[in-house]
Amino acid sequence: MTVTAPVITVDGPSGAGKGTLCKALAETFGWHLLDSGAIYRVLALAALHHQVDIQSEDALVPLAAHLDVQFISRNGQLEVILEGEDVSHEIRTETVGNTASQAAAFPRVREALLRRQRAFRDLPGLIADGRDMGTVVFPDAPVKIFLDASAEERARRRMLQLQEKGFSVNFERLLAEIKERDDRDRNRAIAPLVPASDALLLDSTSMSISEVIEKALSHARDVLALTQK
Ligand SMILES: Nc1ncnc2c1ncn2[C@@H]1O[C@H](COP(=O)(O)OP(=O)(O)O)[C@@H](O)[C@H]1O
Ligand SMILES: Nc1ccn([C@@H]2O[C@H](COP(=O)(O)OP(=O)(O)O)[C@@H](O)[C@H]2O)c(=O)n1
Repeated sequence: MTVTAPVITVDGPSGAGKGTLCKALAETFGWHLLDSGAIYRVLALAALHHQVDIQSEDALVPLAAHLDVQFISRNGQLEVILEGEDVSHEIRTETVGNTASQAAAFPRVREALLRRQRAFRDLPGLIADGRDMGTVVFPDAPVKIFLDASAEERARRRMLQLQEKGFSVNFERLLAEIKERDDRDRNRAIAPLVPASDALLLDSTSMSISEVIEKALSHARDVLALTQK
């Protein structure tokens, strides 16, 4: 009998706290972690490096299909290597996030990255972070969480996070960029950012990180206990 690895999906807009929650879930369960946004960000960076037209689906598809990227987990941190170069820091700017969101709106680009994302599913289990993890990439996942927060709170969190990483940021511009990116992610024709019908909805606007983790863990444990009976 082949055993399929269970998946916990965490979807939501930028700055909702998905990465933070996914890291905690992966550590608690000892499961693998997929940061699908990092794949789209690496594609965006590769397009910028190679002067590939970000508006051209035809130009982006081969780049996505042959993306030379490695994810290495070192001391609890995700190292992202593009064509042999550590780009973990470089992919985190809002410019790269925005470019990623433009590339992510093309159906054939998403299709080219689908198999790569599904390959992360392995025993004992996977925590998958993104926009369409519960709806498209792992629709059969037993546990799905949709994490949200107000745009202002998400921009505030992102500003602090970017400042900690040494980037200089302007709050109003960041808020406008986040709203524009969310709008594009929510309204695109393919794999839009929407909660799966069977997802637990969590609004983290006035929740602490530990409250979010506690709620998500308790939900995941309840559902997994039922499905494993
Ligand atoms: N509930 C929360 N309250 C306050 N800050 C949070 C909360 N969740 C996450 N953060 C912080 O917000 C920033 C963005 O979180 P992150 O997990 O990277 O979001 P996402 O992956 O959804 O874009 C991080 O600096 C993180 O520490
Ligand atoms: N599963 C995913 C993950 C990311 N993306 C795209 O990639 C961009 C960057 O994703 P991210 O998860 O790194 O963004 P943040 O939440 O960290 O801001 C998003 O704005 C989406 O447009 C996607 O379309 N589907």
